[in-house]
Amino acid sequence: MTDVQPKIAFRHVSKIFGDGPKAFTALRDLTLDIADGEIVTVVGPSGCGKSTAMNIVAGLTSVSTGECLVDNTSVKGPGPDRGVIFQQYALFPWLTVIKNVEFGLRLQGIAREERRERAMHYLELVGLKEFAQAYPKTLSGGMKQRCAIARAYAVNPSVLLMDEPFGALDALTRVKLQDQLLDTWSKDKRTIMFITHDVDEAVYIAHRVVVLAAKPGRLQEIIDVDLPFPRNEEVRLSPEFTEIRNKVWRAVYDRSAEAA
Ligand SMILES: Nc1ncnc2c1ncn2[C@@H]1O[C@H](COP(=O)(O)OP(=O)(O)OP(=O)(O)O)[C@@H](O)[C@H]1O
Repeated sequence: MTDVQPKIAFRHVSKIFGDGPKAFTALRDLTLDIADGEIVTVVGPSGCGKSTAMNIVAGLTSVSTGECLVDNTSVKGPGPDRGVIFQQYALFPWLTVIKNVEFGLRLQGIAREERRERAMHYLELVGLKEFAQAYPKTLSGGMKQRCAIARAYAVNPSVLLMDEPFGALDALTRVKLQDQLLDTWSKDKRTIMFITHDVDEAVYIAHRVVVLAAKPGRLQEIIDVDLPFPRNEEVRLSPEFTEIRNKVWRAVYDRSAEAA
């Protein structure tokens, strides 16, 4: 097998906030490769450095030592090749759904007609075409987050960074959005790094689950999710799913008990 260049590479990445006696190691010596088109979920106890790791890929936080590479290029700041989706929908309330999706395209100087076309394409992909002219306040939480996903996709990043994107939603909506995300991904395969506190969610959507440990934040274990795609209810209820979920659960919670 040939060595394929990873899409995202953490090379001995450490992050220390502050200095002197107040210095705090949020992440210690993280080495991890994420392949092109792969979905990797990141779980771990509160404060283990999940958001720090993601912000480093996004270019929002610098590394203290080591290096983070995207497409073999050292990350120096944010860029259009990486789209970020946070828990808060961050839609502009004064713009319609389609104008929200078009926003990044407008910043890129893309002409009106192409903007419309691309925005509609991604709204269709997330099942929101009928709501193109609606304002965010008229949408449910799940629809808002689908709109945020369409907006992130529209500017065509090759990497999607998602920090607890479904964290504020009820359990049923979450499950639906997980299916929706996988459906969108299957039609248009981007590399996804997805942070969650929900172990079931972490297993259901991922090729691999990265478990971080806290104090200091570091890699604890990487668990392969050897379940077939497309994922569906049958997969979710299978004994294989339960087995992997239990494995992730143990990796996360044995450690948090130790750290507490
Ligand atoms: N700008 C900062 N200055 C100082 N400390 C910080 C800063 N950002 C994060 N930290 C600390 O670094 C540690 C890791 O934070 P991070 O947000 O990455 O953890 P997390 O795993 O995403 O946590 P959670 O699950 O609670 O969101 C935490 O203890 C946090 O308080």
